[in-house]
Amino acid sequence: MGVGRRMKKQGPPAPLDESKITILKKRKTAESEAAAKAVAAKKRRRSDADGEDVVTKKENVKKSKTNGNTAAPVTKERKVVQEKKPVQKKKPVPMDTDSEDEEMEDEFEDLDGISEGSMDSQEDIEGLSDLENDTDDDSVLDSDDEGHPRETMFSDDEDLSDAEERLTAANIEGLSRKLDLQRQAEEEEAEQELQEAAMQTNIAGDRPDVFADEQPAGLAPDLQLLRQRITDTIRILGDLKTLGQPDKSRTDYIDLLLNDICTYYGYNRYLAEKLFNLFTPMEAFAFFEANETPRPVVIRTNTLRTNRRSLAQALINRGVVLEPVGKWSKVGLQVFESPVPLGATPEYLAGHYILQAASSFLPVMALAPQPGERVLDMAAAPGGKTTYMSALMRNTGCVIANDASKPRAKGLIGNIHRLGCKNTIVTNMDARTAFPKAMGGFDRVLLDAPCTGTGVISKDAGVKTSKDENDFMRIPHMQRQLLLAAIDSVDHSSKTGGYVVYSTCSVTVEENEAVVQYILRKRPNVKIVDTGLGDFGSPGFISYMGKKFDAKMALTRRYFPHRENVDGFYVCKLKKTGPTPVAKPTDDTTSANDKPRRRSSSKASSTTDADDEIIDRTPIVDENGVSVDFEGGSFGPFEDGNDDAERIARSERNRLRRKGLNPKGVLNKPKKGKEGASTQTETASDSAPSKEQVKEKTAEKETKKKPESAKKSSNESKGEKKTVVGGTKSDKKDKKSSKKASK
Ligand SMILES: C[S@@+](CC[C@H](N)C(=O)[O-])C[C@H]1O[C@@H](n2cnc3c(N)ncnc32)[C@H](O)[C@@H]1O
Repeated sequence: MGVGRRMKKQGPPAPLDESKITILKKRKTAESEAAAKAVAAKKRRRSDADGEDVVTKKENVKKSKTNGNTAAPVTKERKVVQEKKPVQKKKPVPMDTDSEDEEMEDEFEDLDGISEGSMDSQEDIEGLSDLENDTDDDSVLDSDDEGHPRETMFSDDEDLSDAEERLTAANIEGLSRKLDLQRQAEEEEAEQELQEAAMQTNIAGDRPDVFADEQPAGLAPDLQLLRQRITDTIRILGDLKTLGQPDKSRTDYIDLLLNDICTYYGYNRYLAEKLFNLFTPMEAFAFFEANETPRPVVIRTNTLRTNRRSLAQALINRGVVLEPVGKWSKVGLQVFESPVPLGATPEYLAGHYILQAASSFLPVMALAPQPGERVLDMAAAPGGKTTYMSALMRNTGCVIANDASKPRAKGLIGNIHRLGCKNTIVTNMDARTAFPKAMGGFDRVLLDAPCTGTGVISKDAGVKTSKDENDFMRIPHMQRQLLLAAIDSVDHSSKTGGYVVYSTCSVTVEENEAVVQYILRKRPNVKIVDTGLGDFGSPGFISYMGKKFDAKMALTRRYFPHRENVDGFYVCKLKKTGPTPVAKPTDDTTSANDKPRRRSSSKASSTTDADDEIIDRTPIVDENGVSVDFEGGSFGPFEDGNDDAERIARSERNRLRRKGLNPKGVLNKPKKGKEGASTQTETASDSAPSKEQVKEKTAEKETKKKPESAKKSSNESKGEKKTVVGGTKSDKKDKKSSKKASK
């Protein structure tokens, strides 16, 4: 049965529905209460009826049935009991796999197909069929189970009439309580919907003056009023003509709204504006709201050690309430409730699972590493994705798991050991320079890039205040360098692969589409391909704030906390269609396995572009053999390495100004020593900003002599730098060179 489905392409992941958690919790409480009462009533009855002739009792019941008399009022639940099929063996481990749960069984079966030796034996298959009949417990709930009768209220080894008998006052009370709870949950949901609808459609007769209720300065803001004003302003922005004050413009309203968002949610103005600009005002509000609540807890089954069914059973035995994360994943389990810390169970310690956000599955699924391949995970710590890749490759082939941060690489090693990944080698290098120099010719490369983390604000609220303009210059620049290295490390002629997946847990365009666009421009030998992740999520932007991106950018996927209830994420899959452009002999960034087609030197030098790259302009053809024009078409003008330098310099000047320093005084200070030393960490094509790094260090030195406030922000920026890049050798080199420079 499962074979056909096993071959089926993985469908789009269904959104994780948190409303279900509330309903499930309430349902569980009601059911356990009812079940407890039923058991107590049963015990009482049994002791009363001791010695009584059971056959007579059943006959009596039958008689009363044929007479049309019933002992208890016929409720919906009672009908369910009457229709219930008898003779089902009670299983020690409770799993709800009602016949309507066929989908879930298929998932388990499918999973078994990919897990090592987990379900090969006939015994195991029989175990599965036993499971199919098991209706005793619903701790593992299929997402489709809503609205299905809960037959499992009663034990299965009883026949129809026994079940009927057990409709005592005790369990009827339990059942009606359950219904009440369900109704209450539905009412709450409806109420919430009404409120939302009112927000969208409330057309007040007058024009609310949101500017009137300014709060006195110096006082703590009244959060309720602030929230009200936020929703009012959003409503006004939805129909400015009718609701707006005649003397106020859209900009005035947006300005007020952004200030209120900053105060209410605690963002710095720069970040609030950046995030706000991604959405309509109404959706931006939903996004900011979603960042205030945690995402569902998800664990990934490590199929190198177990299978999902066994893991689910083991955890259910410990009292964990969980269900499969959705049809899109055969290894994910969403955890609703756990009486035990999930990071300390024996199953966790034995490496049967890893705590991993649902959206973190997606880049690996998009990369789809195959058994036997050579795969690179460029920025791998703490290893959630590395270990998933290793499992998909069934511990065959080779995964190079690299991370620039030594302490983080140690955590990565820990996870690799715990999860039993034997095909993985850990390296601790700056991926910008190490690859493909040290190693190249990979079948696939994953670059889960260091980022500003704007997709995971619910996990790290520090992002709200710590990320500023400077970060949005520095980090995208590093992402570009890393992605160039990723592409150059892939073997375009790989029989099975030739793919790069680029992902970030950030939602900003600068770190996502803009990085990919830059790469398309620098590397005409790559093209965007479908991620294979279906319709889940939203397409990447093809234009943003006046900038046009490649039309294929729509094939990249964006995920948002408020839309899919997962961490904000971006996934782009690239296919390398030809050899890496040849760099100058001094910039030997091409791998041995990726033999480039060099142009004649005279011609090459004439085509040298601003950052000294020699581009192999051999036409790249698409799958239909048609030459692809990377230069023209829908490509809008876009910044290159030099633009970066300019933007970074501008942001640096702004940063210094904010600290009360004169940028001219600081940045134009004559420097001794070799500035270029810091470029050791960068490719020749992207060396320009290294000067800025030197300047930054110099500026930081300057600020040490300045007042405390200036020192503080300087230290902050140092700290962030540490977090993002880690204590790499190249960092040390940078520090040395900047020391020299500032001397
Ligand atoms: C988003 S995290 C990676 C998470 C990881 N892929 C996972 O799923 O567990 C980014 C990582 O990039 C590392 N990193 C930062 N700069 C790097 C560089 N230049 N080269 C390699 N790794 C770097 C950071 O230390 C950090 O661990």
